[in-house]
Amino acid sequence: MLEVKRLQKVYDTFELDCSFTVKSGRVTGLIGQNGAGKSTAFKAILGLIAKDSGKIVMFGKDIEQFTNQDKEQIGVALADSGFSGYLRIKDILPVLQAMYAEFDKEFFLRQMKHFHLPMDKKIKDFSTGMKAKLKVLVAVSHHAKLLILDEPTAGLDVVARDELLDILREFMEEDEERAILISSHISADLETLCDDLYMIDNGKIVLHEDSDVLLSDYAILKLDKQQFDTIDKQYILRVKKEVYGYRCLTNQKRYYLENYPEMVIEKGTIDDVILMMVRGNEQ
Ligand SMILES: Nc1ncnc2c1ncn2[C@@H]1O[C@H](COP(=O)(O)OP(=O)(O)OP(=O)(O)O)[C@@H](O)[C@H]1O
Repeated sequence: MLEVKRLQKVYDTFELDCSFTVKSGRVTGLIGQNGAGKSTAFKAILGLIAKDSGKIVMFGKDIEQFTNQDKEQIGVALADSGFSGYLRIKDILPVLQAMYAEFDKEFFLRQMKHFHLPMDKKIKDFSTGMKAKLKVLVAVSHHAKLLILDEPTAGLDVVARDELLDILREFMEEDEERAILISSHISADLETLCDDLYMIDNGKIVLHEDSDVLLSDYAILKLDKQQFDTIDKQYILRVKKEVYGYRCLTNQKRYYLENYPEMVIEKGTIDDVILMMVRGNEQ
């Protein structure tokens, strides 16, 4: 559904150079710390900033050839976008109807009611959670094929985050051809939603893995010096020196559980994996 190949964008001290794929029927997450390049990648995909090089193919077509009709197939919520705070939902409704041929007014109004979003209150007086839900509900209200959501869960409490993820799950359940590209710097926000995860660090993709594989096969080994010296290191991806010895990241948890039952092997969280990929050393 979306293929990003060697997308490059250079700012003074920052260089984005990434490739990734969003498949139809799947939710793909881009996880990275502040400043890793997530928003830059999203803006370049949407043509909001000029890329230096690379190829972006969406729905089988180069985005440089995109028509307004093609653009209507995308639902977008960006980190620094939103409606003017002086507008009310009742003011933006006609704008949305004019913008999207497929805008589903009944669905949108139902959702406003369901999430208690008032039609005649200025958006500037909405809470962070209300603004976030409004942005995502706008993105899902015109039968898009692909959603591109940059940090939609930023600043939300657990309940608001869960409600927002439910909107996205529903969007996916309605049509198995749909797809979502979503970013966050908090991996826990995405691990229950995403099928595929890409980790981005300093403009580069450092890891791509199926979320189930990440949760089932990756682990952290905590080894003293003697264990570290003798262990088979063929499935060790990263190593970090610690006070007690070495912390190692593997993507073959079972191999070490079976062959080294005496060792401390912890189920790594996605944050552990990111930290090791970014701060650990290669073998
Ligand atoms: N217009 C710009 N001019 C110069 N540098 C920029 C510009 N936009 C972004 N950058 C730089 O590019 C890098 C990546 O920024 P980007 O906003 O893409 O990161 P991010 O992963 O979205 O971070 P965050 O989670 O904080 O939103 C940063 O070092 C940022 O300072």
